[in-house]
Amino acid sequence: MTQQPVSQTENSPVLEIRGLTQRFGGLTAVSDFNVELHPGELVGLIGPNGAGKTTVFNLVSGFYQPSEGEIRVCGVPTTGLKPHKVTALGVARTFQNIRLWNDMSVLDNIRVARHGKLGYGFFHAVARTRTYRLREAEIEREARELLEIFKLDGYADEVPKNLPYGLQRKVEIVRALAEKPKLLLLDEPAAGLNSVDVQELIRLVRWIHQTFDITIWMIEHHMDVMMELCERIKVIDFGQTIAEGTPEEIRNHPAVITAYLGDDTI
Ligand SMILES: Nc1ncnc2c1ncn2[C@@H]1O[C@H](COP(=O)(O)OP(=O)(O)OP(=O)(O)O)[C@@H](O)[C@H]1O
Repeated sequence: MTQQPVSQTENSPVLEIRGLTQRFGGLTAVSDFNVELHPGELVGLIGPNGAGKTTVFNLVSGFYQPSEGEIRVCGVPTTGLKPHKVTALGVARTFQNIRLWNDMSVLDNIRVARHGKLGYGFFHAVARTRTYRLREAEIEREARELLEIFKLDGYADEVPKNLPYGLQRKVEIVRALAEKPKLLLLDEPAAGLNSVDVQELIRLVRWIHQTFDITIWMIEHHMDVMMELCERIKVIDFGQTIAEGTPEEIRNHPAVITAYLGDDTI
């Protein structure tokens, strides 16, 4: 049967996950996970180490194919889609361990991300047609504009590895935004940051959320970051959802307190 196009209304979910389960051999890393994210939401996903959080992000972004369940991005089922196809549907992400091209300049990292969105055919690239030159100029202009907006234009020609860690994180977030996502997945963006940079990150994520028309889903161990930023938080432990609610509800939830007992990250 052919897939029918899905009509999207303004408040249709950007992401729907139903019954998502992921097994690695005998280990069930994610079990019957469900969530709906709507346009403009800023939602958190927390849980102790090894709870299955990054596995959920890997499933949503197409790095893994689920053992069971369904994921829809803007109404489109993503089962069987490769990561670049999921990106094309509007999902961009950052990684726990920053993933930037360290042999390329900051500007080129952003340009590569824009290429994915504003590409041109193989023929145009090889023949260096007028279309190619116009697109290249547009990509460069947009990349420089983004760097300027994020006050990174002074680092355009640097390679990321020469930047302070906090700025590398920022470049990675800007790289993800260059893909013009509808849904931005941030996987532990505060990991490895000092307390000053963590405060800067909170301001940055809040500003992005207010300024860009996107939904943000964030994993983070720094509870102050989650408490300050998220409208609601989902908590998993051993792959199972154990709680969901506002930051205040989560902070006082008995199952969450029990899950984190002995874990000094909350
Ligand atoms: N590709 C894989 N193959 C086998 N096991 C995996 C794989 N990816 C994750 N796991 C296992 O699945 C479980 C969940 O891992 P995951 O990385 O999703 O947890 P997490 O909640 O993101 O943890 P952390 O907060 O430490 O990053 C862990 O037991 C992990 O070892």
